[in-house]
Amino acid sequence: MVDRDVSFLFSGIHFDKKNIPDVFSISKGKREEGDEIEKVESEERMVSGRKRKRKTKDSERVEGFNVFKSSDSVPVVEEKEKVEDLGVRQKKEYHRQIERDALLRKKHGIHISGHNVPSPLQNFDDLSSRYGCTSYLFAKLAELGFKEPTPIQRQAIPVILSGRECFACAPTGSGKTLAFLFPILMKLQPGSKEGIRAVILCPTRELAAQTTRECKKLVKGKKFYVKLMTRDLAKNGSFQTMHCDIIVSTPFRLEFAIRKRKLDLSRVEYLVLDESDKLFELGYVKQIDCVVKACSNPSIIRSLFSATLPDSVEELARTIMHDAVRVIVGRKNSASELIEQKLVFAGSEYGKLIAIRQTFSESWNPPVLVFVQSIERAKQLYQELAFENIRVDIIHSDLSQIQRDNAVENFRAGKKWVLIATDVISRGMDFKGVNCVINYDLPESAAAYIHRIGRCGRAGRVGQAITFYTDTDVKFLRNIANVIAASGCEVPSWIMALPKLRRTKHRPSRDSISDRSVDVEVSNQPTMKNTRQNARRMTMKNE
Ligand SMILES: Nc1ncnc2c1ncn2[C@@H]1O[C@H](COP(=O)(O)OP(=O)(O)OP(=O)(O)O)[C@@H](O)[C@H]1O
Repeated sequence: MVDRDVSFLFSGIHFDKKNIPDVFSISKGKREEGDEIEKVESEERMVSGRKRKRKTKDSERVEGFNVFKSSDSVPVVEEKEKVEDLGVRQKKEYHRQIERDALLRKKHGIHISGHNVPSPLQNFDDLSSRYGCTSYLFAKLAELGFKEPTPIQRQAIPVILSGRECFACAPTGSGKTLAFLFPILMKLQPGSKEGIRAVILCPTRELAAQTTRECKKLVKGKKFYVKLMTRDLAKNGSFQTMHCDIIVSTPFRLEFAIRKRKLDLSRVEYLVLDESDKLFELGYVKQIDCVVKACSNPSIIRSLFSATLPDSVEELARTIMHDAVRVIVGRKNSASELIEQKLVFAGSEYGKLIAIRQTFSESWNPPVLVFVQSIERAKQLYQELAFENIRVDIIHSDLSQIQRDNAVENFRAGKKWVLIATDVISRGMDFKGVNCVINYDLPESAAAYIHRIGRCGRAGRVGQAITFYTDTDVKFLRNIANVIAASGCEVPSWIMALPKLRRTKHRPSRDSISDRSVDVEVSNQPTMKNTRQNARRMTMKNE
């Protein structure tokens, strides 16, 4: 828990010190692998309370009946239009609509809370019939080959279109990007000269670039200006004269532009925090606070999206968002069920090298993404695999932007079959054809695991996730094993019987990847016996 007032975030909201979630604790001065934080400042600014006023137009609030639900099962009617005041036919229709909504949500595993939640979309046609979606956007859906909305799109799009704030949690690869982009594009008119009207924050440059590309795809041919905040733009952009409707950025670059270049965000109508839990966790508090303050339009609609929503972030979101609707698809904090997951005991660091070679020789199914825990280890593994007959590349945050872009591009284009990566690309990246994710190093948390393996099994495709572990990791297996078991994959009972650990991040110091001094047994049938055997062997060799 942070021992100080953090009433800085989402201006005007004050937290009770007792309720401050530890997701806001900032690792002072620590440069987190996986992003561009050049300087994480530890000083958190207190923002003077500005009472937030919402001017949501009544016409935007709900379509059809003014029906709201305090939970999935308890329908209520908004005060101003009580059920009793409705005519008999209207009452019947109102109840029928409630039932239809509940059935549709149930069918798609959509769980909501918040009052007055708009009906989910039955299909994309609803966007035209209920919300008057402009024809060019509607045509784009067909062009992209999207026939049906995904569950998160079914519910989050109407929520945002109705002028409501939204915090949404849905599995990796389930179309969250379109769920927040589409309503924004529907609401903002192209060709406006009002300046920036939507801000999308992403934790990494790669994800910001990808989101910009997706957005540009949707508005292609229209006078919509979508900009990615590059380093150059942040430092030298002439923001006063620049045409820009939507800006996509990492928090650091946007904060820099606001502070140093007087970027005006006062007319912003939509603010999206994508991968919201990561944004909070990374120690972006100061930057996010600055952005939120700069987006001073009282009618702004803020949305939080992620595949993982820790209780602490959710509690915070509940406190800070205005009249927000919470949309959860499936089980909260769970892995995509399209991914076949397995744990492989590799004994030692060198055992992992044997195991990855074995995996490639036995079930070579490229493209494959391999995650390691640090830049150093990424380089070591690259050295080991680069000289084999595998087209392998590497990506981490110590590479230049051009090298990072090339690595992503070559992997996307199929020029490289294996991409060794740190967590810099573990969130949000949509490499369409990834068949297999290998966690060479155990992810530091269950959330990190969900996002890493979520690079495969996207948009309805199946995928495979293999996670290596050694004795060092055994104590930390349980949280990840819970995720695996919850998605219906097999986990040995002894792992499920391990004691539960409180939320601790696991990033142990590990032996060098290429240390060949230890012979180990590699097995995908982990047992306590071979764990102990290898531990004994390692001890003997080390003596
Ligand atoms: N309605 C749809 N029908 C078919 N494919 C879709 C639909 N909506 C989005 N997609 C595709 O699904 C893929 C995954 O979408 P997206 O990247 O938005 O997932 P996500 O939920 O944001 O994942 P993550 O949690 O990893 O960020 C993309 O390739 C996207 O084009």
